[in-house]
Amino acid sequence: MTPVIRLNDVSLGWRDKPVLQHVSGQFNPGTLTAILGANGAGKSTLVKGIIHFLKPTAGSIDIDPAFRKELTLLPQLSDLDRSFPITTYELVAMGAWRRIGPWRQYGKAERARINHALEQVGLQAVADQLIGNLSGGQLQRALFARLMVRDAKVLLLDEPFAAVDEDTCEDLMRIILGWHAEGRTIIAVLHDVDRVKRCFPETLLLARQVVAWGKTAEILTEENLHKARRLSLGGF
Ligand SMILES: Nc1ncnc2c1ncn2[C@@H]1O[C@H](COP(=O)(O)OP(=O)(O)OP(=O)(O)O)[C@@H](O)[C@H]1O
Repeated sequence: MTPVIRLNDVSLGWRDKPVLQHVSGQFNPGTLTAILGANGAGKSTLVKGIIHFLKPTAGSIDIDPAFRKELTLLPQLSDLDRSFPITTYELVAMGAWRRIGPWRQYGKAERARINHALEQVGLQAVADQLIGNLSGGQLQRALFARLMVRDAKVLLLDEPFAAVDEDTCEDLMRIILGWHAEGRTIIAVLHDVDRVKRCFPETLLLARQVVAWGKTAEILTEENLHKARRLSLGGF
């Protein structure tokens, strides 16, 4: 099977600070993978390497050309400028830009798609509110709705459950599982070992290097988790 993303002995870092060393492995089409590790393990750094925001200091990251335009990132909520003066509807509508461009009118089909996505995440009532007025959970729902409108085949979710209430976590997890059932390839950065065990068939356990990568049931052993914590000198 041709992988969607292949990591070939990749090292990544920030300026002269090495973060990840010798990461090799692949994400296959249709897989749902959690990237798990302690604070500072290099999870977000790896995501930034995959989206080509960061260039590897060694090794290479190959994206299957068939999926290159399909790679979409859900950024960390903390990376977003919430003072940006747009409404929930406008934020969600940005998901259609790749199809229609930022300046063209949204046709009937796109408007229906945007409204359907707002409905799916339960945000119709706040569609006209500025995003600065949304709670953390509502904003994350809006970003998920934007991903629905975007309709990409490969999704990179950086901490989708951070700063989000438990009800929202459950709703968002259902959406992720729905995307997985549709055959999309999903990679999510997570901290919660129990959620990974319950919901993610594959796991990449990181601690500035690969501790283990494979079927969650096989690799999330106490021994591997202990090793990941010891190498990172921290908890999840
Ligand atoms: N933009 C940046 N500039 C400089 N250093 C950075 C930057 N982003 C991350 N780092 C550093 O890279 C290291 C790994 O950070 P990274 O965010 O990848 O870890 P993480 O596993 O995602 O951690 P967390 O769970 O805390 O988000 C940390 O030491 C961090 O300080």
